[in-house]
Amino acid sequence: MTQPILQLKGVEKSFGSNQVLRGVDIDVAPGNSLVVLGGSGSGKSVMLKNALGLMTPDAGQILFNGEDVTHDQGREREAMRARIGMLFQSGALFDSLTVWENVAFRLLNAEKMKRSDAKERAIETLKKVRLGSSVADLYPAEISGGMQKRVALARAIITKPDLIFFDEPTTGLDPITADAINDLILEQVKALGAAAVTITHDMASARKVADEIAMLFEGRIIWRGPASSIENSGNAHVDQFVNGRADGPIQPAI
Ligand SMILES: Nc1ncnc2c1ncn2[C@@H]1O[C@H](COP(=O)(O)OP(=O)(O)OP(=O)(O)O)[C@@H](O)[C@H]1O
Repeated sequence: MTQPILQLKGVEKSFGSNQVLRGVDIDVAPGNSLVVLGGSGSGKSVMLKNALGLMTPDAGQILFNGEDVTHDQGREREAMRARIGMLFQSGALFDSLTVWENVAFRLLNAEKMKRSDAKERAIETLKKVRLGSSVADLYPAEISGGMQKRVALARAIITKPDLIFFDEPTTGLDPITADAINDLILEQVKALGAAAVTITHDMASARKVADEIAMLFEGRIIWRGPASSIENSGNAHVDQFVNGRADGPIQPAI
């Protein structure tokens, strides 16, 4: 078996008495696209933050290319981050920076690249997500939501990462723009040969971008399989989610 690029082993995380992750086991092979489904509040973002090292698990391990990075800090943590791209929910661009400064953020700050070189790389990367150089000097507030997602995608791919996390990449977009963003994500992830982990509750996105789908429920991965088998999972939780039914084993988050 190929060595997974990312592995979560028995990851647990609680906030006070709220046990959010209760032993998450999941792995992602290099170049593979995994989508993690889960209801609102099921802990998808918490799982992602633990995987990225933005939160430390209470128990369990995070392995990156087979190495235990659970408690890495400083330089070691930075070395892992340099290999990882991230597209946060809502794009999360810095309002006070221009589009190109957002895209080149890592190059300017972590890699201390010369501004003129970084700008050139940012403009090249913007082209990959079909944005012309005319947007480079605009501020995020001056461009549409769909364009902001493309800028966020450019920022996630500029360092040519081996692994990219996508947190609800199509939230807040109309279905047509969402589909175009999914197309771009697929195209760019394939071009890099990167692995992708996407968390979403949008089934249309999941079907489109996933090689494999996993379902997070009550703090554990309760089902995992090829994207093509999602309609015939034989799992009541997955079925309810795929068909968007309010009644079933998963309670609506209201
Ligand atoms: N920093 C934190 N401190 C305390 N509780 C937290 C923190 N982060 C998340 N939680 C709790 O963890 C639970 C899971 O939240 P999380 O954001 O991971 O859900 P999610 O599956 O991503 O939901 P959604 O799909 O709605 O974004 C929630 O009950 C939330 O209140």
